[in-house]
Amino acid sequence: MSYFDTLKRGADDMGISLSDETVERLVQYLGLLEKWNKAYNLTAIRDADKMVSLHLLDSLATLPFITGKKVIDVGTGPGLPGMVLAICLPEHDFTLLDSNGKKTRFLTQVKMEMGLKNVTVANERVENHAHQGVYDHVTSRAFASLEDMINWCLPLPSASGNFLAMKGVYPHDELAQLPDTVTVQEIQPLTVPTIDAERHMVIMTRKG
Ligand SMILES: C[S@@+](CC[C@H](N)C(=O)[O-])C[C@H]1O[C@@H](n2cnc3c(N)ncnc32)[C@H](O)[C@@H]1O
Repeated sequence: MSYFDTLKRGADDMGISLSDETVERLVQYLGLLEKWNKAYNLTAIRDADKMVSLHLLDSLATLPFITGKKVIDVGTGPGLPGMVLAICLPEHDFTLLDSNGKKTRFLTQVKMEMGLKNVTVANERVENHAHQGVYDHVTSRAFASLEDMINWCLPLPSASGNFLAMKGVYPHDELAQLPDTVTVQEIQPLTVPTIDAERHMVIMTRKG
């Protein structure tokens, strides 16, 4: 099956309907990720087939949780899930933040080549990010423990914003370590059709 068909069918199986144009743009991003990964080692997954299932479709699982317009993806690496979401939601603003310059250079290249006006790339540690209290969603995947994420990102969401942390197995231990500055709203199991492993979305809001 082509990358286009795998993506389209995988998204359909998750109840996510993507236009052909969006799927084509995701395939374009996949091509850039595969190309740049050879020189820059952006992700340990080198095979494009595996990138589709383990990176792109997994990132798409975040899409139904994005209701607000302004999103920051912290520790985005090569844009997972942030760049995938930005391609799917061109009317939303995405800040893709990572402290690793190699990864943010790649993101800047993708933004330029794909003409993504809704993407801002930030090369800094998230603890130093100056735009506080403005984001509807703070997303992360494979970034840090929930405790570290909250301690580093607490000021970032707006008063009505939330944290969306993607995790593998149900994070019992990490939840026990969470500071009392946040409330856990929900922990939703996710089904990614091409991944035979547990996935969860932890949704948290700041107290007060
Ligand atoms: C394991 S990678 C995950 C990348 C991507 N989210 C994914 O799912 O493939 C974690 C990323 O977080 C970044 N990172 C770690 N601590 C950070 C911090 N304090 N501020 C910004 N980025 C950070 C690293 O540079 C790395 O790219």
